[in-house]
This record gives sequence, structure tokens and C-alpha cells, in this order.
Amino acid sequence: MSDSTVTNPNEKPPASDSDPSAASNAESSGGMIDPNEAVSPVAEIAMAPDVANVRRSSDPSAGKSQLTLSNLRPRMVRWRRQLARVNDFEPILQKEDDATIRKRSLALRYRAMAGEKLSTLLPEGYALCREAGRRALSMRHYDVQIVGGIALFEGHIAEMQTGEGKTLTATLPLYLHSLTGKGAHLATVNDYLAKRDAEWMMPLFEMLGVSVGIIQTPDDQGARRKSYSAAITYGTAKEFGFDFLRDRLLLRAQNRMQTEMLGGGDGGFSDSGDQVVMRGMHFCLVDEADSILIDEARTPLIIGSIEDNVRDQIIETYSWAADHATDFELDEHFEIDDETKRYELTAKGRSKVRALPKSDLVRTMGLVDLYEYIERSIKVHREFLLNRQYVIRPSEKDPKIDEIVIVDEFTGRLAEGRKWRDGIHQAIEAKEKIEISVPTGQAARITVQDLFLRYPHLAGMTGTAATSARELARIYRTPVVRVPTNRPPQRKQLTSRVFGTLQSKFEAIAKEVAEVHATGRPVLIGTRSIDKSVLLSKLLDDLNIEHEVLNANNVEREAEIVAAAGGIGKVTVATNMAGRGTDIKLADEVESLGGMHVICTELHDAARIDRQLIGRCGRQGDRGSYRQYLSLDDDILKGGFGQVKYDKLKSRGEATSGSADQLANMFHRAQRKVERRHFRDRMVLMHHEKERKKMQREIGQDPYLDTPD
Ligand SMILES: Nc1ncnc2c1ncn2[C@@H]1O[C@H](COP(=O)(O)OP(=O)(O)OP(=O)(O)O)[C@@H](O)[C@H]1O
Repeated sequence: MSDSTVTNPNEKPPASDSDPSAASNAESSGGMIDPNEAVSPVAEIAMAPDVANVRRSSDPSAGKSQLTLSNLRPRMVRWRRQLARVNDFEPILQKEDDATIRKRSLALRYRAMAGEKLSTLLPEGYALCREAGRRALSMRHYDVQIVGGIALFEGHIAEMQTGEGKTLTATLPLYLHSLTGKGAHLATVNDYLAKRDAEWMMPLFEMLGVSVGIIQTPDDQGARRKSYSAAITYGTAKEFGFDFLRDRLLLRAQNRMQTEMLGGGDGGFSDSGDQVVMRGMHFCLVDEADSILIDEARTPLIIGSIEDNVRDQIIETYSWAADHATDFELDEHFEIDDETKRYELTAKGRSKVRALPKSDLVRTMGLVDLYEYIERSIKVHREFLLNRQYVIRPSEKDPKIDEIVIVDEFTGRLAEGRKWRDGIHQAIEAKEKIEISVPTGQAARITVQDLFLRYPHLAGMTGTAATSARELARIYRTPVVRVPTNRPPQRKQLTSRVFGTLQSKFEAIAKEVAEVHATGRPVLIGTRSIDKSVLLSKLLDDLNIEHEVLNANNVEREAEIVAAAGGIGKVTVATNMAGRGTDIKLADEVESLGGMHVICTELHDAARIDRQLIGRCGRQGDRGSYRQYLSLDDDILKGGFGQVKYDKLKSRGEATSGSADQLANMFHRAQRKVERRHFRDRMVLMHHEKERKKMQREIGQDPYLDTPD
């Protein structure tokens, strides 16, 4: 394919700022409820519809895309000018053949390598990317995507509604930054998405002569090195972090850290044969930025080392505590602090611990430690439930051994390779009577925050950053801008329903599913845990409604289930793994029936997770609707208001028949409380990490390698 049949009549500069047809901010927020909307420091861009895409065959007289501004911030004026320059290139590039496009790309690379500023190369670079997208993928970057791409290049977090094409937008800053030859990384949440997005966008990059590498968890060092040597590398945040740590350990072993730390090293080679895999950190674009930069920021990435000589003693004490955890009664033997959620033994509880039978090994443990083991074990027995927070499955390394795999609350996926901290993971293993993986000491660790702050150029994309805008700006110095949708969203919110108990709520949900199902519209139901997805599935079976269940237990079939979920009459029950990165394509007839209907069965700890699920419908301006179902025994009420108030609400719920929809706001209040608590936790973690690093630097240690447990 060389010459394009599409001509571009855009010859005039874009229209004025005050275009009345510009999409309003309300439209650009997707009509969704955002409790923090009023206070969120998110910059808004308002744009007129990108007529060039729509016009292609139908309206040859349509003018150039117009960008209007909701305010006159200088950066937005600049972005508008840049968009105009990108658009100016379009008619020229469209007339050129593939080889010329590639030559142009090569010329840009030489200019970038010669030191020309990337911002000067942006208009031609983005226009080339757009042209390559149009030819190789049949997707021409919309104007809103170009502006999103400019915001990303300038180190922002771009909030783009779900389904607006973040994958394609990412190609713009990745391509531009790759020109300097220092490597551009795209960090996403899991291997599946890294591979899918890279392979999807590959033809575009190939057309521009840009190499792409993909990092997957099982890759060996050789494969990793090759992927990092590509101009653009897709991978998960976790793998980027582990590779950074492994390289650092290697460099220290080879005594090369000093130069590295002083900035002299370029991550090159060693004499001993072993080589680092990364070639430094230059630019990283973080997909699902809120999830990676905020949710995951709480768990540090750790590489273990050194066998612990008191391992046996520790293992035995975990088992001992697990055997006795249920002997302890709330209030009599232990208390739970409402604010901190800490479990603390009472005087009576402590004396009970002292009186418990103990083996010789357990007896040699300090008493204070024994109290802690018991407190932790009680907590685990009460709060960590099989098939909710975790599943048990044969270990990948050794299938004869079972292991605990965390179900990520935020993504609904199995969080491979992750462990709870502070002995929680081991206490759960003891409770489940499987092999206890006592930590072996840390060789290296890094928090997600530190990892990304090491990139001199950082940007992010997300569907739902508004609620985290302050935090993102504060920690990463990445301002959030909201990019409007290409077409006005048509997603309808139906009134929330509140019920007394989970049972009555689920029955009402099943009824609604049956009603919508009868119209032929596809229905997607999101549940907060695997066991609830199973419960709902049983209810649907009772009503003879054919459906699919998508949860962390059947991840192999995910692609197949998702591909079918938008078909006529399809019903899909999913844990919130369907909330991210899943593009559900609607069958043609579905749009005229009203699009997909999404049912949220519970609020999540963070409002943005709910918004992710809702974002499965009404994508790219499609029609769609959603409804939130709640009940007085929902976990969010316990998290937000504490056990005592929760118990009261629960008993009130048990006495309630029918619905109590007027209480819906209370649930959102509870959610905001939980969000605030998590925010405080993250700030405390950040503060401690900062102090620790400062102290270690003062005594000449490496904060990533010389890590206390
Ligand atoms: N410029 C474009 N032209 C044509 N189709 C597009 C364009 N941009 C995006 N799309 C289509 O929009 C759909 C959504 O894209 P994508 O999966 O990248 O969205 P997303 O923003 O990542 O959504 P989510 O937040 O749900 O992951 C895809 O089917 C893609 O093909």
C-alpha cells in the first residue's frame, strides 16, 4: 500500500478558541459520578469532534479538526499549535509511499541522535505515527489522541475514558522518545496486556523502522537483554523493577556500583561474562497509571537471598499460632482497633498465650514475639478468606507443592509472585496447612514509587485518574489532564438499588439480568470476589440463564470469554479482572438494542475500580447502561465505618424486606473513608521509605541492596 486514496483538505489553521461545538466538560467526564470532581486538580481540555475521521468517505468539505480551550493555560495553547502542525503534515505524508515514510522516520532518528530537541521533532514524528497507524492498523489517531500524546510527551498523566484507545495513543510518545536511542518503556499491569498491546501495535512501529521488545515473566536473561535493546520495550512494572534490582545486584557483585551510582556507567558490559539486561532508564509510559503508581505502590518488590538459620523455629511458631488462633475470643482475649485495624491481645489473651502448650522450639521464641504471632494468626483467620483474597494452587516451580496466590483486589487477577508482608502470607500458609515460605532475608528491594521516580521522563495513561490526581501530582510530579472523548459518551446511569442482605441483593440482580437478557442486550456483572461470582452463577443457573464466569480460576479462557461477551443475549459474570484492559466488542445488532448493560454488585475499596467496570459499556461513543447494587452487609461498610456500626447495619439489613434505595449515599461515604485511609497508609509508607533511604545513604549503604527486613 503506498499512495493513499484519502486526501486532506485541511489547509487553514484551526478555528478559534470559542467554538461553541466544543465538547463540554460534563461530556468529557463520561457522565460518571466522581465524588472528588469539584476538588480534583485535573486540567480539562475541550475539543470539537475530530471530523477528519468521520469525514473520510462522507463529507469531503469538512474542515480541519478544531481544538478549543476551556481555559487559556499556556500549555494548552501550545498543544493546540502542535496539533495544527501535526495536521499540516497529514496531506503531505498521505501522498508518499511506504518507503518514503520509513526514510522520514530514519531521518528523524538521525536528527534526534544528533541532539535536536524532541519537541521540535514532535509534529513530524506524530504525523508519521498517525500515518503508519492508518496504513498498518487501519486506525488513524484522532485529534484527541494526538493531544493526549502531546500531554504524555510532556510528562502528564492523561486521563482518557475507557475504550478511547489508550493503546494507540501510547504509540506517539513511545515513538518520539525511542528516537534518541535510549529506550522507551511501556509499563503495564500484567504479561498478557504487555504482549497483547505490543503485538497489536507492532505493524505501526515496523512501518517506521522501530524495533519492539516484549518482556514476559518466564524470560531468561538473554531474552530480556534482547527485549531491552529494542527501541521500545513493553513489559510489566514488576518485571522492570526486578530487572533493575537484579542488574544492581550484579553490578555490585562486579564492583561496578560506584561508577554506576555516580552516573558514569551506561549499563554496558562486564568482564566476567554476566551482563546487565537493562540499558538504563530514560522514558517510561505507565499504562493504567492509577493502578500501578498508586495501588501497587504499597507493595515493594523484593528479591530474597540468604537462608535464615532460625527458619525451623519460625515455621513451627507459625503453625503453632495457626493451631490456636480460633481459641481466642473477640473482646475477651483480643481487641481490634477501629482506626488502625490492628489486633491486640488483652491481658487475659496474653495469659492464655503463656498457658498454651508449646514445643521446645516455640518456647525459645520471645514472649512478645509469641503474642505477635498469635495476633497475626487471629487476624488472618478472621480477615483472609480462601477464594476471596487468595487461592491455593500447585506451585509453578514444583507442582507437588501447593502455594497461596493473592487475588488482586483491584484487578481481580492472580497477583503472580506477590506476597503479603509482615508475616501475613506465612500465617495464611500455616492456616491452610501448606508449606510455609519463611522469608529468607532480603537481598534487594525497591518500591514502585522509587522505581518510576528513577526515570527522567515519566508519563501515564489511565481511565480513572481524577480521584488520584492530587496524589499523583504530589508523589510523581505528574499533573493530570483529562482528554475528552472522541465521540460524546452515551452511557446511562440507572438509579442505584440497596437491599438488606447479600441474598436479597443477588436475587434482585438475577431478576434484572433475566429482564435485560430477554431483550437480547448483553449483560456484564462484576463481583468483588471469586466466591461471589460462583454464588451468582448458581442463581443464574436456577433461572436457566446461560452465562460465562470469568475469574482468576479460568484465566486461560479469558480472551475467548471476553471476545464473546458483547454478543446478542450474552451474560458474563466476572470478578473485576474484566475491569481492566478488556475491550469487549459489541455485535452489530447490539448497538440498536441499547448496547451493553453492566451491573456492579458491590462497591470496591476505590471508586476508580468501579469506574473501570462501568467503562466496559458505552465505549467509543456506543450506547450502554449500568446500575450499582448494594446491600447492608457489604464489606465496604465495615471498611468505612468499623465493625460496631457495620454489625448494626447488618442486623438492620436482616430486618429489611424490599429495597432501601435512599441509603445509597451512605455507601459512597464509606468508600471515601476507605480511600482516605489507604491514602494515609501510602503516605506513611512513603515517609518511612524516604527516611530509611536517607539514613542508609548517610552511612554509605545502598538503599536498594542493603535492606533491613
Ligand atoms: N483512532 C482510532 N481509530 C479506530 N479505532 C480506534 C482508534 N482508537 C481506538 N480505537 C478502537 O477503540 C477500542 C478501544 O481501544 P483500547 O483497548 O486501546 O482502549 P483503552 O482506552 O485502552 O480502554 P481500557 O481503558 O478499557 O483498556 C479498540 O477496539 C480500538 O480498535
